[in-house]
Amino acid sequence: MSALERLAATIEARKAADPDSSWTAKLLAKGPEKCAEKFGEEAVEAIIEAVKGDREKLVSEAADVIFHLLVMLAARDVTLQDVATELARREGISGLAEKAARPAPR
Ligand SMILES: N=c1c2ncn([C@@H]3O[C@H](COP(=O)(O)OP(=O)(O)OP(=O)(O)O)[C@@H](O)[C@H]3O)c2ncn1[C@@H]1O[C@H](COP(=O)(O)O)[C@@H](O)[C@H]1O
Repeated sequence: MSALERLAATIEARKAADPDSSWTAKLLAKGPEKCAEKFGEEAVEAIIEAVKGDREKLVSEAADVIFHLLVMLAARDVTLQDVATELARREGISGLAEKAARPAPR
């Protein structure tokens, strides 16, 4: 099992945990909207570090983003496997070709 899969399993298990015992359980107890808001905050923090160019801080903020992304997904019962399946479906499809094949905007 990868670190990402272990983290996703821990987050899933926190759905049943006491909010006083865990940050993840506390965030999940606040509902999907709050989880989404927190993800947005963490994404902005990562953007700031990416613009500044501090590699170490960017790695740390990126870890926060991935953790909070998984919490946001769990809050809506979307699994890491669901996302992996979608990524696998896209494998080999060029982003440029996919974009060109989209219907023209009306
Ligand atoms: N990867 C993480 C992880 N990354 C970040 N965080 C927490 O996310 C919280 C938010 O970070 P911030 O720096 O934004 O905190 P803050 O600004 O004080 O938050 P607010 O002001 O918004 O309240 C902090 O409490 C961090 O410790 C994490 N908490 C947990 N995990 C993983 O989840 C597992 C389960 O954790 P618990 O649910 O706490 O048992 C852990 O063993 C880790 O593997």
